[in-house]
Amino acid sequence: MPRPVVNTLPKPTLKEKFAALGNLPRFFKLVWETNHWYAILDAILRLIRSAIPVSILYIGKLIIDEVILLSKGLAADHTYLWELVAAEFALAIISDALTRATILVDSLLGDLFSNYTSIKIMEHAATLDLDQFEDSAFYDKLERARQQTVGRTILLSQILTQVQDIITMAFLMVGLMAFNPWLILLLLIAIVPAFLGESYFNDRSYALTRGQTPERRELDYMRYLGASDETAKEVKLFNLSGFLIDRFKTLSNKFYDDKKKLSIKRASWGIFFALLGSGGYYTAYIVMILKTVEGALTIGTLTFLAGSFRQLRSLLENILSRFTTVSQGAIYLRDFFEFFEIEPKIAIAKKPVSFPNPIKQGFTFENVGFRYHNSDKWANRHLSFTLHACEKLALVGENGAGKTTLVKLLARLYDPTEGRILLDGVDLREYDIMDLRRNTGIIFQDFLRYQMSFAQNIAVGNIDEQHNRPLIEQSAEKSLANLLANKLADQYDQALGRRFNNGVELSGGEWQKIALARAYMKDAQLLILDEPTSALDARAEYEVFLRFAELTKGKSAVLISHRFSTVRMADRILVLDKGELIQIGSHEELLQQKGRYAELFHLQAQGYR
Ligand SMILES: Nc1ncnc2c1ncn2[C@@H]1O[C@H](COP(=O)(O)OP(=O)(O)OP(=O)(O)O)[C@@H](O)[C@H]1O
Repeated sequence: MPRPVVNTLPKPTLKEKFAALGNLPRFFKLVWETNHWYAILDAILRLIRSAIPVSILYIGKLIIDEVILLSKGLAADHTYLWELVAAEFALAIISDALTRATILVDSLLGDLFSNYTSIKIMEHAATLDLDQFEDSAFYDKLERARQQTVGRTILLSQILTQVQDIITMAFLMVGLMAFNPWLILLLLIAIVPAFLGESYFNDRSYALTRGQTPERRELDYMRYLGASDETAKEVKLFNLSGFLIDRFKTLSNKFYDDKKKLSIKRASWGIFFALLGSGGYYTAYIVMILKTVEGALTIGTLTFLAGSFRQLRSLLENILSRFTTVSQGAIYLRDFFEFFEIEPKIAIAKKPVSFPNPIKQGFTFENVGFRYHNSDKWANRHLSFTLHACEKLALVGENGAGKTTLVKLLARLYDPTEGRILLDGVDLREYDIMDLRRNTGIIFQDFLRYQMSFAQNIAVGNIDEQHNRPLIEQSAEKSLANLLANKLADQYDQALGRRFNNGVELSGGEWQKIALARAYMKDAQLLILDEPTSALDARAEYEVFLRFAELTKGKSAVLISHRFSTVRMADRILVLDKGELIQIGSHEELLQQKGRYAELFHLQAQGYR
């Protein structure tokens, strides 16, 4: 859902930025967890590197002073001079080596860090509820957290470089202050306006990027729709490419325009601030030259001071502008950590009741109502009925009547908004959700077609048994998918889907047989099949159901189907209308009642006459 963009968003103030720095300790903890050794090595390398610039400058000063003495014939021999040159040369080589080493450690640590945090995001996402994934604000957070995996690597080296530069600056300042403390003041005057300017523009660009998150997701989606194997067929047939490209252009042009305006402003101000900086530097330089001419400073000292001043200026500039980037990064980090603070809403039973095996009474809905969090409409309301142990119940109703929602409640993908669901007299929320999941085999109409092997596509139904080939093959037999496997070149190891090399694409019905096999991977007490045979041909459907009745003996099952040939095999049929139960009974009973069921049944039967 597009939300108001850009300028309406609050921009972080300087105070907020300092506050965001509070995220850094958590960030360092993450770095530390990623790899202790690289973290330590990085710190040591940078500490040594911080002392090098001032040392080189100082040796340079000594060299120049010595050269002057020698040229005036005031020094005895050249030994000291060459020692100094050798020392500077050695420092230069060490500095280069350390720089390379730091880049190496940074990039290794950065890569590990990015993997580590990506895994953490996936792990945390796995604990969250379906409901939360359907919330666009949540999605924005997830997206920002995900973007951080790359951004954080850069932030990591930025923060470390910042610390290193601050130490380098301290060394240089000590040198400068020893000669003339006023120069430091001049330096600050030259730098502070640039810092404030940088800070302002970084705020704007953060607000811009943050405000555009929903549109960026749409942009990515357009890119995906426009160029993906899964979408190519429809895009071609409906001739959608022009439509998608137009939308992409509109969005991307808007991003471009917003960014361009900001970049031009930033560049213009940048020129002014650079002017101030150079002004400050040259004022200081003139002061130093005058003092040298007066004889108060040696030429070596002049080069040392001018060098220190120049380096300090660029260091300070970098530190200050990096401060904004770092604190900006720290604000992004807040998004990252906020994502980890999202707690699943589905309550976890503290002292779970042990799951009945076998189920004795069944599942009882007591005045159950459910409303999706982003909707005012009740998807299910006033549902009261019992799914008896070992009963096969079919759900019937028009599109949007609430059938899928009902089974999602049964599987605790959501908890009821009102009322409760009992299993053998105990609220479902009292059981361990993992026990419930283990005891439920469920296949939705929009099941996933994994771009993996045939066997893996079945194994996902019970991933703990992914190496149990006999179980996978038995499950395939139950759903008739085995006949298909036998026709494939690599049989159960055949890669499916076109995304990767040598993958084979299957028909809708063939995929459905595979999905159905997933339900048989578990020895579940409750099977839920949401339109399991909609894509099967008449013979396959008949055979699947003959088996289904046999295979689900002693188990409870819920079937959603629009086909009455399927529905009538159920023990009882529950008819839903606008989320409410309007009829429940066996096929014969419902036909006799001449209500909605009979009406729908005859409507479909007419079509076959
Ligand atoms: N994730 C969701 N967020 C908000 N509303 C939803 C969501 N999923 C379904 N709905 C709404 O809840 C109502 C019931 O949907 P549900 O999917 O349960 O219907 P259904 O009977 O299974 O339909 P169909 O026969 O088309 O599969 C519909 O009005 C639908 O718009």
